[in-house]
Amino acid sequence: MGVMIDGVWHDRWYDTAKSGGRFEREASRFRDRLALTPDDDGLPAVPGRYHLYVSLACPWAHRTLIWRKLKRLEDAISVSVVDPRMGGAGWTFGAPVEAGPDAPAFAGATGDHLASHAAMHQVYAAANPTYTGRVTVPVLWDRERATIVNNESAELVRMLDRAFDHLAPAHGNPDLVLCPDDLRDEIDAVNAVVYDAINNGVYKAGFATTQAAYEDAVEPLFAALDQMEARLAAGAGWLVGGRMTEADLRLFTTLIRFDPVYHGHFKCNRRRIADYRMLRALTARIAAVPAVAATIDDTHIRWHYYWSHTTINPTRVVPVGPDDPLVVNPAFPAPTPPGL
Ligand SMILES: N[C@@H](CCC(=O)N[C@@H](CS)C(=O)NCC(=O)O)C(=O)O
Repeated sequence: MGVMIDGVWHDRWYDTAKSGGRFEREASRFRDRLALTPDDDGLPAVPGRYHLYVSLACPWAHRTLIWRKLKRLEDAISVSVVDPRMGGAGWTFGAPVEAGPDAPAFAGATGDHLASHAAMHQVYAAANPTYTGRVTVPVLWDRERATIVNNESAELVRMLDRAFDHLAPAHGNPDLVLCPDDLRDEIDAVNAVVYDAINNGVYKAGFATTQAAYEDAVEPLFAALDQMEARLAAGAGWLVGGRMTEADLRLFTTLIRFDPVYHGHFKCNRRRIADYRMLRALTARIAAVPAVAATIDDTHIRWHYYWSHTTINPTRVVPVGPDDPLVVNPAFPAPTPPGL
């Protein structure tokens, strides 16, 4: 874990002292955009031009992997997967030095297909030699301009939802638009609650270094989960529009990590997702979609958090459970979402 200052990597943990023990997430720095249609003025959606850097452990990067699969962009956008164990060098493509001499890379980590860098901070330095800020995934890289297009997952998924659809059926999937125009305002409203209290709320609870900061995050987190539980019950099992949308998928990448990681490691332990009828059914139903199932890696998820955050778990011992937290609730069968 660390930060870049003027293009130089520094190994340091989040500084919560200046914010009363609170974790405050920095805004992403690369904010270019792909054209959503061929006549729009963004960067053109050209198959083979862009490359995604992701971690299979990361809920924000997981969003982009899900969109890449559901929107049939696997042949259009290549991917490199980092090792889930984040040590003093931040995200690396091979095993971190802390794993020991000659430790092999983690199964499922791919190396840097594009530039053979050893660490993600080198990707950021290649994009901007004087970069100052955090080195996060996901990153969408532009081969043609040799820089980062965007490193904000919320914006990336909106781009991937449309940008390649004019190339269907070779690339893109216009039959499955996850943020359709008529639902966008409602999706944005649900996302705002889910982002602050749930997606980022688990981090605010887990990275808090005072009791007050922790409780200030964990109480709104469970209030928002209750609110989403009620919304799902009223909405035929989906958050918006009675069908699977961006709102469900943005909630999903936190829910799938909740019982194995956030409940224990981040102390979000009032309840498990398995204890909520609707949230559990939503998690199981989305995880059962084959394109989504292919993006879930429970080992990367558990190893990343428990191994990397030594301020929380200094022994780096990674728990083995829970056993399958995703048993489908038989009272709520999982129909295939439309467009798949
Ligand atoms: N706002 C970003 C957040 C991405 C993010 O925080 N990713 C985490 C992994 S889960 C990361 O790379 N953290 C490294 C760090 O903060 O040093 C997004 O949604 O794309």
